[in-house]
Amino acid sequence: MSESIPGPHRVGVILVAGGSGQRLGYGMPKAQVPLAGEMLLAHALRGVDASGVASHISVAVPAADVALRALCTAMRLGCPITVVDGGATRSDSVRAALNSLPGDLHAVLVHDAARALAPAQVFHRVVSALAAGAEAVIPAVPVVDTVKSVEPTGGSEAALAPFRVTGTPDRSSLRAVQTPQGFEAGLLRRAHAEAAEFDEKRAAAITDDAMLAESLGATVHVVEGSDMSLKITTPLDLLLAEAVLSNGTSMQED
Ligand SMILES: Nc1ccn([C@@H]2O[C@H](COP(=O)(O)OP(=O)(O)OP(=O)(O)O)[C@@H](O)[C@H]2O)c(=O)n1
Ligand SMILES: C[C@](O)(CO)[C@H](O)COP(=O)(O)O
Repeated sequence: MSESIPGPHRVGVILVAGGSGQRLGYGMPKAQVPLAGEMLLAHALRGVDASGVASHISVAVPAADVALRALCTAMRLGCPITVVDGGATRSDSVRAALNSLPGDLHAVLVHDAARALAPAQVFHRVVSALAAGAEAVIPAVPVVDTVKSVEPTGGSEAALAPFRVTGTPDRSSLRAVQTPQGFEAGLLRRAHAEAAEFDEKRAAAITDDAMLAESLGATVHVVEGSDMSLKITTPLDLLLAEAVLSNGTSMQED
């Protein structure tokens, strides 16, 4: 780890790249999709490496994906890397990667390969908060839209619209959550050991790792995220990421 980055000395970074990319619709795993002439995973891995926070990286790729494994092996990184087969859900992929990390880590960061342009400064903010004593830290940005809770209509009302509004939460108390999410290593291991026992319905409701820490009663602290950490989910997101890269502004704070 670089001298200039405050933080625990042994930080493992999990990069989850095991998804299929259905919403992107390229007919190939999202991590393989070309972005500025390289696979998306290459950008994500370089971003993690450039942050300088990782003492070990573990990447979860789709099972039996030869191309992504070869990419990971070929990349010159500043720390050791392990590649594992991902699972059926994001959480399963995180757990597989977590199990492959060394046992002596102080902290573990979990990062989406799909957030391939996350700037180093966000990694530093997460690691700094962990070093200052936080047990769980997530980056987030304010919500720009007004958010409503809804419920399905039904019967004759369904002809009007599929949903009706049930409430409008106070936007100032809401945040859109990103990755990398950082955890004291033991906490993340306990959280995922518990999640491994969830039934299918409960497992399907897990959308990030902080939820698991919250369910163990941990306090999850929030640091500033970045617009650059957008999750490349749809074709429009990919277009935006291409534009960001061609503009030469990636990996920096906006
Ligand atoms: N079984 C899974 C599912 C998701 N992911 C990873 O979790 C991150 C967030 O998932 P998302 O962006 O939703 O990716 P996909 O699951 O590939 O997208 P989709 O739902 O459109 O198929 C991605 O980096 C993805 O590769 C994973 O490692 N293993
Ligand atoms: C972890 C995450 O990126 C935080 O915003 C997000 O919850 C992943 O969700 P997805 O549905 O698996 O893309």
